[in-house]
Amino acid sequence: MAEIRASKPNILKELEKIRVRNSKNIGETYSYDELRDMHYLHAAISEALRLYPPVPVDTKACQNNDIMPDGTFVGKGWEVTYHMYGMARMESIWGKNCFEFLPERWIENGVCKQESPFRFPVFQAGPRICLGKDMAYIQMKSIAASVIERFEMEVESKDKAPEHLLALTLRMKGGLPVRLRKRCG
Ligand code: HEM
Repeated sequence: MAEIRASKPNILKELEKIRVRNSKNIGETYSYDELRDMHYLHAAISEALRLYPPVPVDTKACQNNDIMPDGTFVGKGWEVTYHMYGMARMESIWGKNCFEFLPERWIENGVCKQESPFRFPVFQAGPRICLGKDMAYIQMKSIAASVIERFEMEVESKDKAPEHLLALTLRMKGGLPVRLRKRCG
């Protein structure tokens, strides 16, 4: 399983900065602009999606004979499958630390950088890219921010990697039991 670095404190620090700057209380809903300012949280979510893409493989059918950018021929009617889960673990794409959970790889000058969808095809790439990508990020950030600020989470069996359950989407067998403790203050 990917090594999880101490990213939670960084997310908390960022949330606190935005909350204090805007005189908000813990538990208040964050606005769209506030969510957009959460660069570290955006990076942490992107890193989780990189390593555990909800759509881990996808198949396309070729309408006409074609040549891939690397010169590979694909014939009319052939199917080509691309593997987002595998691509996340390729040194040639993400470097030697490709197996590590490292939100910092997304951050440049304090800002979460836009990655090419062809390197990070978790939402697909090209003209048929996911139409709900931005909405998905807003929902994920909004939920993560409100839960992380209010509760401390401890994974029940930290020494055991969750088993994958491959369906149309990638899931965890048995879910991820966690213990929640209300944060004080
Ligand atoms: C983390 C969340 C999400 C992930 C990882 C994801 C991923 C994807 C992927 C891989 C595709 C391409 C499927 C294919 O053509 O083979 C896709 C397409 C699409 N997604 Fe998402 N999606 C997410 C959330 C959403 C949400 C929240 C919405 C709507 C509000 C949405 C709407 C769509 C639509 C309409 C398409 C079809 C686009 C087209 O074919 O032109 N997605 N998504």
